[in-house]
Amino acid sequence: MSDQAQNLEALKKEAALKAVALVQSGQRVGLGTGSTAKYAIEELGRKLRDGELSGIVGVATSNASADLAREVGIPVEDLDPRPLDIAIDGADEIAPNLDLIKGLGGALLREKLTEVQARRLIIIADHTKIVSRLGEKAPLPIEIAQFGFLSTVERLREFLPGGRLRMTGASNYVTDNGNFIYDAQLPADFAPAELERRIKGTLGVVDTGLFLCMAERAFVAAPDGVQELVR
Ligand SMILES: O=C(CO)[C@H](O)[C@H](O)COP(=O)(O)O
Repeated sequence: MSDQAQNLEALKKEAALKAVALVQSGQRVGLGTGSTAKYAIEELGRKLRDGELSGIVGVATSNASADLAREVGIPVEDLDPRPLDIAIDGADEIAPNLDLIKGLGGALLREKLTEVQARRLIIIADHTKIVSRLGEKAPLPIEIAQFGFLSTVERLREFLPGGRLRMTGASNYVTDNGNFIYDAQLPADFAPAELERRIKGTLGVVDTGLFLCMAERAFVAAPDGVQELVR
């Protein structure tokens, strides 16, 4: 790993530790997905093992995070209608008002289902995820049903041209829910809530990686320290 990549990993971990410091014993915690969320899950496990926390239950946003949580000793339960006290997750883009793009790791649907039930959604990231407008750097992942996916993609391309179906090698990428993902290019100027409504109203779409008005705060690590952004 290059020095630069190593530094970025250290920053991601720093942000994760700040977020985990907010977790209290007895809480039900939404466990995010991705390389930054992984540090939070590992730290939660460490705190449980070292007796700094007790009685934590994790609700995982992907099979990978559930596996990791069990490995580090966090009891994992399925999502049910009870609220979660807190959820900690990474993001692909963070706008100034803490609206987010998520889902480059493919877990957007379970992330949204879980995090919408969290009293507090805490985002952890390194400084490269900060943007002045959503879509500046990352595509917007849109989860779509496999059945009729080419028709769904065509419907999406009518107002979001230039995107592409996510691939793993020669095959379509398949989410934990058995769906595909269309990575859309966002226009330079758009109203997020209106776009979200339009995409969700498109036949074949399951959900989008737009997480609007959901995050309470973000810990964003940069070389000169961790910044805490509050919505
Ligand atoms: O939304 C996600 C997965 O669906 C991740 O939170 C997002 O992709 C950030 O991942 P990383 O911390 O690895 O950059």
